[in-house]
Amino acid sequence: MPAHTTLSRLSDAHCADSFEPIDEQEVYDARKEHLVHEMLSHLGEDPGREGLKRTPLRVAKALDFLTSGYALSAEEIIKKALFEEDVREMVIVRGIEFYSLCEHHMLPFFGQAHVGYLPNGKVVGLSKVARVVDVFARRLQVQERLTSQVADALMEHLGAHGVAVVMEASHTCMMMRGVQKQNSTTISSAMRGTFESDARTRAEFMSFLDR
Ligand SMILES: Nc1nc2c(ncn2[C@@H]2O[C@H](COP(=O)(O)OP(=O)(O)OP(=O)(O)O)[C@@H](O)[C@H]2O)c(=O)[nH]1
Ligand SMILES: [Zn+2]
Repeated sequence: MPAHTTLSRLSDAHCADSFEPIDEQEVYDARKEHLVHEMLSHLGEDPGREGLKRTPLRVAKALDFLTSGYALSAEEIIKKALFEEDVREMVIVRGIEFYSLCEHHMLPFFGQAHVGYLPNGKVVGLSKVARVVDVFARRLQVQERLTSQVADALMEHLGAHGVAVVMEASHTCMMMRGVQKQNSTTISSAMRGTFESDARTRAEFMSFLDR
């Protein structure tokens, strides 16, 4: 997260429009705010009108949150909550909601992730599975890469026999613009280890998702 910055940094932004933050104390990330201010102008808006005055600041904060996954490490998250347990059966965390941004339009796509793994002497704290989904969702993404990254991170750091990830999402870039299809959803999957090599394991995982 960028620290609060001083007004002097505003001069670095090389922007033709004048950007006057309402309150120096409120400057959060001068460069980002400046860019949003300029974009508002280019959209034909008046960035100085009451409702938009704090919008550059709000957008800068929102974008930082929505891309906060870049600064997080799945390994760190998983390592903190790995427990030795002699469990051999499949563990599934399903219906993990996620929000991401498509890298083509920077518009949201959102839906649910279903994650399964086959423990190999260790189990992970369940909340960490959902946190790992967020680590990769809070970035600019395509759904297929997001799905693979979650599977690869869990496979690598859990030391599991196998990992399965299925994600189902609605893409607002297909809904609000472009082809404008409101009801299509996209399903992507990534199978690793036993889930990839053994059809019965894969089928068992899928059967739990149907319930
Ligand atoms: N495979 C994949 N495609 C995505 C994802 N998010 C958005 N897209 C697609 O990326 C494609 C970009 O295609 P382009 O032709 O370059 O962009 P565009 O002109 O805006 O395309 P339209 O959306 O068809 O108007 C579109 O088909 C989007 O639907 C994703 O997560 N995975
Ligand atoms: Zn898109």
